[in-house]
Amino acid sequence: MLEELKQQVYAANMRLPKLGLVTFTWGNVSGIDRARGLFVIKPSGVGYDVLTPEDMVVVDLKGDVVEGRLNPSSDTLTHMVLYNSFPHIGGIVHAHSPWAVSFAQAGVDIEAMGTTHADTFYGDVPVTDALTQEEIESAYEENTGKVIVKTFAERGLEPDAVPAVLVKQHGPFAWGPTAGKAVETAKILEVVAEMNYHALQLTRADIRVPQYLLDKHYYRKHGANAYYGQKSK
Ligand SMILES: O=C(CO)[C@@H](O)[C@@H](O)COP(=O)(O)O
Repeated sequence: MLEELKQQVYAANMRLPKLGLVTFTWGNVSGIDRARGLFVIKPSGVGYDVLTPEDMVVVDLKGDVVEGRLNPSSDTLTHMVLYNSFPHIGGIVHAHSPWAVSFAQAGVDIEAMGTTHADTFYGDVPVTDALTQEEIESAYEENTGKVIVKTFAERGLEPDAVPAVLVKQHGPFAWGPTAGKAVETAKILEVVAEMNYHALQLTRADIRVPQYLLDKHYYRKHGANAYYGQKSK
């Protein structure tokens, strides 16, 4: 079942080490088949050097494994909450990529400071509240998803416009229309986090981009009037 999606999710997972987004097994990618209500995710703790497409695990939107001989990622229920709450997304990445994790650990948003950021994220990438002790000691992974959803609701953020988040004291989750696109977003997030870190060393001024530059760069690539790249005339 879902052989093509398994191949896509496997290929997307294999890009994490190639793009320098993952150390050891500190990350995972999933992709969803919305028509079937099933998603495919990396198995937990399996090294990238031995991972195969057949190792991918199929999970339903209640979080139950429906196919696969291995345990799914320990973050599966976080992916499940995001798929249930953000109905447009088709793929999710979680990786302990060091620059994005640094902002998550510091509890600092990745502010929109330039056009590199505005090309992908329509505004700051938010950091969530820390999970409470009770949230951690009960349904931890599910509560991780819920704190992401709460952050987007409280800040009035659209998951399509800001396709990533930093879970405080933990790390980034990024998403997109497919697993492959989510990996690209995770890499962009990592690069932007590193750039922001360096910019913050150079000045204490407020160096957020003005709204009109954010608009210009985001809408060059998104929406009905996008004109970036080889659009047909
Ligand atoms: O967050 C963590 C560890 O802190 C996990 O995301 C990471 O180790 C990946 O776990 P899985 O191998 O996907 O179970």
